[in-house]
Amino acid sequence: MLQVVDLACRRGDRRLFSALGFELGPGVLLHVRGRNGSGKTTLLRALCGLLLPEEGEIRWHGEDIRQLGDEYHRDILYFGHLNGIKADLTGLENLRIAATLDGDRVATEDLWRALERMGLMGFEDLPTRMLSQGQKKRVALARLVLSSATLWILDEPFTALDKDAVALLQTLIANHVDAGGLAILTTHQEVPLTSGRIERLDLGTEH
Ligand SMILES: Nc1ncnc2c1ncn2[C@@H]1O[C@H](COP(=O)(O)OP(=O)(O)OP(=O)(O)O)[C@@H](O)[C@H]1O
Repeated sequence: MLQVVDLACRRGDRRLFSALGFELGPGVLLHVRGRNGSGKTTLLRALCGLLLPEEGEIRWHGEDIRQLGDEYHRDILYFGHLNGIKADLTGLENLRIAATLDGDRVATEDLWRALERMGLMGFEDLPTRMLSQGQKKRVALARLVLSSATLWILDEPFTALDKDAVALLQTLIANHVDAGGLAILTTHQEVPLTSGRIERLDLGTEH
């Protein structure tokens, strides 16, 4: 269970949101919406513990995430704007490192299976700098196939993906949520989210 209590975040001299509160239980997908600059990425980074809120608290199973530290980080998977993949490494190497950093012990055949699921067979041995934008994103998203994290926090996961990859990602998210996982995502596209219970949070801008 994730609880956000009276949260306020500031970037530079602008307060992006305040008095933000919500709870998210198992099997729920939260779609965070708002125009460019409204603070969606800021909120997601705060939820990951990467950014200190100005006010308020984020609790995971009743405890402040700042107290939980690594215990919380083991339970979450964060997918940020920049994909987090290393250009000089192959898809396979990137995935191995990402899985290890996520604390998932995975066999090589599972890495292959994940890359295959993401439609990357034949490209797994190329340095990722030689892949297209969409293929890079597919490499990064292969983490989701392997992840054992309960809470997925996904910032614009659908951008740069073609129709097939969008459908695959929709399935991965729906399976995760339907199996009792939690997911929070932002997206500007009108991507139908197919999971059981979907909640929406709209961010505006404060001055
Ligand atoms: N490091 C920073 N220092 C100062 N201001 C920042 C910093 N990072 C972001 N901001 C500002 O905070 C505001 C919110 O940014 P954020 O990335 O959270 O928006 P967003 O809703 O995710 O936008 P988008 O839809 O364009 O991705 C923006 O006005 C941005 O300029």
